Amino acid sequence: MNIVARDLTKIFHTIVRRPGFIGGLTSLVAPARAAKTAVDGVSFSVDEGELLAFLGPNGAGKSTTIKMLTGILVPSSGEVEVAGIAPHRDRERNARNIGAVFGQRTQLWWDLPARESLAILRDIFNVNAEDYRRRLREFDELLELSEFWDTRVRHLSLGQRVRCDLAAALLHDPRIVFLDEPTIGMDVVVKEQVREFLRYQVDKRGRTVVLTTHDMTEVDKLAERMVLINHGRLVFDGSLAELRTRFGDTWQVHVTLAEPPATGDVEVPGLRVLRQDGPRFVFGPGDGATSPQDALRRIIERYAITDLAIEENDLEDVMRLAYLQHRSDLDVPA
Ligand SMILES: Nc1ncnc2c1ncn2[C@@H]1O[C@H](COP(=O)(O)OP(=O)(O)OP(=O)(O)O)[C@@H](O)[C@H]1O
Repeated sequence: MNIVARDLTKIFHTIVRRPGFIGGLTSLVAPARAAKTAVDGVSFSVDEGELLAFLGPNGAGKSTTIKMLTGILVPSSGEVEVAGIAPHRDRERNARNIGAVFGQRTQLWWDLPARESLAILRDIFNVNAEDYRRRLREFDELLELSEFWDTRVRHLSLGQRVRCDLAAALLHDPRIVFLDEPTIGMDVVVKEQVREFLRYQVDKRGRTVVLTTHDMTEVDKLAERMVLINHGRLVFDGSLAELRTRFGDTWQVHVTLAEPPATGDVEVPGLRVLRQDGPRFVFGPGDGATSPQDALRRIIERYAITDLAIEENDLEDVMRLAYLQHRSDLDVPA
């Protein structure tokens, strides 16, 4: 097992500032403290050579978990092991085993050409000249870096910069790679190039990759397995097919209502409203409807419709269902 998290928990303690001038003064004298449990008893493991998608809605605790796995944050409780090392206890040894890319930040030197940053990292990680040349050639072939690697990092576009960051993260040949939203803000062509690069690193180089993303196409194309968290807790751990079976029946019904209620509140027994855009509604199976035909019958019993389409659930809808179900299990208000 390459990565193991057992009951991993992170609680942040923050000082809450009271509103207004008087509140501000009171906070100075008697600060009010709040505890936020960002990650709450999460357990999962990742095998060698596996690409795991680590998913969850905004604020679910993904980055906090990745930061514990990379040794940036110390867990409040629980255990974490990455290639046999507790990352926060042995940061230096851990750094040799892992590479990390945080899509929103860079580990390159802002004022240097990207290639000079890579040369500095080569020296830091003691990569020999032959390995350096060979790896740089491989990264260039897959990511077309030589087109822009003599440009200062501050002048690179986002897609160019992240591609250089990927090369920087893999320069010392780490067995494990953490990628926190690496393709955020990229155009479709560059996204595809980065995905192919990741596939290659897993299939041909045998690296273990943990990837967080909000892009479901990416998950569909790349991930063999996914771990879903919500409100810091584990919702699901398994394959895409298992996720669909467990959370998303394979259909949804799109209808346009002839006379949508002015309040916008539409309810059909046995169905769940997945999306709404003006008079257009997308229903998925709730507690009761057994098929799209059954769903349609239930809808037209209550509402007149002008348009209708039946569709298979896409991954995004399945995820939404998983989060909704988990939220109601936790009894968290919508
Ligand atoms: N340093 C911190 N101090 C206090 N609270 C924090 C801190 N870092 C994160 N949090 C809180 O912990 C929760 C989880 O945050 P985290 O960044 O891990 O979520 P995420 O799943 O990565 O979200 P996103 O998809 O938006 O990046 C959030 O409620 C966040 O506000």
